[in-house]
Amino acid sequence: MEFAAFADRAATIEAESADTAITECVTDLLADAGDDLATLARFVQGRVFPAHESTTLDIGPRLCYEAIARAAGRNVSADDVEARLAERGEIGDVAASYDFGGQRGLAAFGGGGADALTVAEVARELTDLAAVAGDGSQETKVDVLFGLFNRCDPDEARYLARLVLSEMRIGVGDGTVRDAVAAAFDVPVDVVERALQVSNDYGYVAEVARDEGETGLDAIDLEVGRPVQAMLAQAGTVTGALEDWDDVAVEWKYDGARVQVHYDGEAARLFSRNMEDVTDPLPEVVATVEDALDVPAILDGEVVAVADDGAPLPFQEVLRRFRRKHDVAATREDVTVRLHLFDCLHVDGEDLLDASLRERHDRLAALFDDGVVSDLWLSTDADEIGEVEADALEAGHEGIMLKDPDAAYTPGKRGKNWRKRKPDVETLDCVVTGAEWGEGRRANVLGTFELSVRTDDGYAQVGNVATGITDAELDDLTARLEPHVTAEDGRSVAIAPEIVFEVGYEEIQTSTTYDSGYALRFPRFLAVREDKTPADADSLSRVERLAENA
Ligand SMILES: Nc1ncnc2c1ncn2[C@@H]1O[C@H](COP(=O)(O)OP(=O)(O)OP(=O)(O)O)[C@@H](O)[C@H]1O
Repeated sequence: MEFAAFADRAATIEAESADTAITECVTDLLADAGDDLATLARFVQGRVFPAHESTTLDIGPRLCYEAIARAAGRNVSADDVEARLAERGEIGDVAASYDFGGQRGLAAFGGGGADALTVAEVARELTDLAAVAGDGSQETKVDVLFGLFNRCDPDEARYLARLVLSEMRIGVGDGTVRDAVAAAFDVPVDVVERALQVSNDYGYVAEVARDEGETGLDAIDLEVGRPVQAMLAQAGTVTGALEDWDDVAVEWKYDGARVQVHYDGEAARLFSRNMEDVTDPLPEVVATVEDALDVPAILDGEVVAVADDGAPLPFQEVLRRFRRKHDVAATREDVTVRLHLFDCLHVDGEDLLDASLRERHDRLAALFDDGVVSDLWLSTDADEIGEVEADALEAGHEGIMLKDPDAAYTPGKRGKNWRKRKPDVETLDCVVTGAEWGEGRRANVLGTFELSVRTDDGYAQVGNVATGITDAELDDLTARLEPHVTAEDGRSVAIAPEIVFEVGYEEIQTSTTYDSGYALRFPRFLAVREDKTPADADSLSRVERLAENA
């Protein structure tokens, strides 16, 4: 296909606003693509390479402006192109505003002709350009781009400029191409979707759909060495997870960098979340994996930088490692990293994407000795989950992940099956107005504390807190509060306002349970506000405001 024909189709697609019309245009384009099918399935999304490849053109905006300026003629400079961009706001418009056709000489007459750019040629030139490295590579890239722009008519220039700067923006997303492949080659959408998830290559999937149909697509499996998109998380709450699932799988949420481990039976390769190969910067992670594994596997986890005492460091530290590809030894001296694996996509020839998290985690745990695989707790109890969270925070980690233990692994999806617990947006300073003695071994310490806020004429309860308090803190709080007990009723005691707790919570709901008319959901003890007296605690009117603004 001539590149002009692609530009024409892209312009038509861009002019459409309805999703269905866009999908129809892409469907037609793919159906007519012939030998260019794989390339076109990528070009419409502004991709030159398969999504699983980290190859980039490495063309910065300035380099593109220079190429456009040279193609536009002697009187135009890269600064002029930049100035025009400031006016028009979009590089495609800018590229289309110059008359490159005049530079083409006789070959341009009548359009098309021997010198007409083809889609295949653009793909080939850009692939070669991506491979250029070393001294003088920037000039070579400008030369190649100039050569392409020089042969463009305005529409071709518009879409070439957008393609090289990864700014295609014609309204075609991943879902559009998926639906278009299904429609163009008469295969079920969910089969295309699965093939895309495991191969992470729209071009390849389009070709298989056309040439081998549903059977061919079904046969596409994960491949060790070919990274897939990471499964992602939504923000969520403990209460929401407990409502939605029979059991909640709870894990610590590590604050590091995501890595996908591919072990082929001999050597491990590591990929970052954007598919970059980060094997070289992480030799000790490679060693951990290669020492432990003896069968091929694809695993998912987080690499965390740690201090000498093992405490986690901010995630920027591990990213420093990723950046220092060429001087690993030096970085290794100042940043130690640890691998925490939490998922398993493939083991020894078997794809596990459709298996439940329970099974995937069991398979993962069977591959390693203790310490590398992240613990997973199954719980149905908010307090128990609160304890896991308190421990995670105590150990210096970010919080917790809540996962549906029965859910499959869905690459690239930010669905409801993985939820990161929202950090407490606000905290409340509440007065302790009562408590309960513990049971059994804990009968001598106060365990659950009644939380109240100030009202015009006293205090009104908003909840009870039992989570997030260490044993040492419980002993201390008991010693401090016992002298202020004013009444006892079984295990319950009333306590004169004396101590202020800072508490986190997931949300504030209206409730008939407490006299305030509100209830904190999932309250968690953070600290004693030693600097506050009950008179400084939060008021019921603040609780009302927070509940309204939620
Ligand atoms: N146990 C775990 N399970 C899954 N992901 C975890 C776990 N521990 C840490 N993570 C990390 O948490 C990320 C999800 O959390 P979060 O959404 O805050 O990450 P982000 O990269 O900052 O943002 P986003 O994914 O929203 O773009 C995962 O991509 C992963 O890198």
